[in-house]
Amino acid sequence: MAAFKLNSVLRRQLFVGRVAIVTGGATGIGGMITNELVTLGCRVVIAARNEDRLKEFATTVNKNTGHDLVYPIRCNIRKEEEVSELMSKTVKQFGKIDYLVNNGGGQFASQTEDISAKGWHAVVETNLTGTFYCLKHVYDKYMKKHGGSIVNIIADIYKGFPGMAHTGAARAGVENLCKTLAVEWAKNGVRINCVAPGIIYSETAEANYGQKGMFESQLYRIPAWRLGDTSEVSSVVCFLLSPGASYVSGNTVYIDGAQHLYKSTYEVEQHSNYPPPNYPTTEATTPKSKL
Ligand SMILES: CCCCCCCCCCC/C=C/C(=O)SCCNC(=O)CCNC(=O)[C@H](O)C(C)(C)COP(=O)(O)OP(=O)(O)OC[C@H]1O[C@@H](n2cnc3c(N)ncnc32)[C@H](O)[C@@H]1OP(=O)(O)O
Ligand SMILES: NC(=O)C1=CN([C@@H]2O[C@H](COP(=O)(O)OP(=O)(O)OC[C@H]3O[C@@H](n4cnc5c(N)ncnc54)[C@H](OP(=O)(O)O)[C@@H]3O)[C@@H](O)[C@H]2O)C=CC1
Repeated sequence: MAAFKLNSVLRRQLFVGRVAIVTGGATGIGGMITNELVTLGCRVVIAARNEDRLKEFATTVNKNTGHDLVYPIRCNIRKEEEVSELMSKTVKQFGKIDYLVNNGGGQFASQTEDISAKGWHAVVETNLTGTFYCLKHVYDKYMKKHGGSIVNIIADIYKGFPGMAHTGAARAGVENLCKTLAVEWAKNGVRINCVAPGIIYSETAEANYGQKGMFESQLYRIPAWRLGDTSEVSSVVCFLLSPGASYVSGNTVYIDGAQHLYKSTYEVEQHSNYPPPNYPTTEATTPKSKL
């Protein structure tokens, strides 16, 4: 019992004196990461486009904890000058950036052939280029000299991402960038990892797909037979940021109830449009072509 008490005290102090930036840190997964970091004693700069939502979230957390630990800065990660300013303002305000969580991002569901050039660029610029800007500027403004720990939130891209090709390509780019930087920036004391959430319920995430119950309708594709909740992502993110993961870099952790090993969210309808096989087929085993 005494040992447990000590651990819980240590746990509360794990990130005392530390400073983190969480992009998209006022909603869904990012909001829970902010909450957990604050619980562990960290000061957190939250950055996103919707300034009212950032301010409201910061005010609520600061009121609940009785400490000014959350600080909102408006930033569209697609704009390099805003990202550069985010890093400079954080260093000016707090003197350091120990942790960066690249969580801000998203996409829309679409067959690849229906994605317009503008839609493709919006998703790739948000998820890949926006993440690159954050990495480049946190390194330039702080981590090159002082080291730090970074976690990128990507997505379940284990089997590609049928139905969301733009984000699949962008997140695969982030995962590869992570592997490169784990090597290039090791000499600067920077660790960098990715987490790949499966289907994680939050009101904002589900609203993006336009229909309540959309996430629940996917349960049969998940071996765990339930959705993930945001705290099941934030705990892994905090572990990867922490000294507990001091020898872990360049990795991806899937948080998906084993879905990446099972069914994707995409249905392939029955067809007979592939080149024919060399084994004998019957009419019963050959579906009619719809072409
Ligand atoms: C039908 C089957 C669905 C299965 C669903 C269940 C599967 C669950 C899988 C869960 C995996 C992942 C979950 C999540 O990531 S949850 C997080 C969700 N949150 C977000 O995505 C929020 C952030 N998203 C955005 O900001 C936008 O989606 C976007 C990345 C596109 C950026 O938008 P931005 O505001 O910057 O850009 P615009 O809105 O101006 O759009 C630019 C062009 O993009 C095209 N577009 C945008 N939205 C859509 C859409 N809903 N459908 C089609 N095309 C879209 C479009 O070309 C835009 O230009 P125009 O407006 O001029 O046409
Ligand atoms: N929930 C899920 O099932 C999964 C989520 N993910 C990923 O996890 C991350 C968090 O998603 P989740 O919390 O679920 O959903 P949310 O929609 O709640 O979060 C997305 C966040 O990203 C921010 N954001 C989007 N575009 C930008 C931008 N250009 N600049 C700065 N911030 C931006 C949004 O804030 P604002 O609009 O104010 O800019 C918002 O806070 C996203 O990258 C998402 O794609 C991946 C796989 C599954």
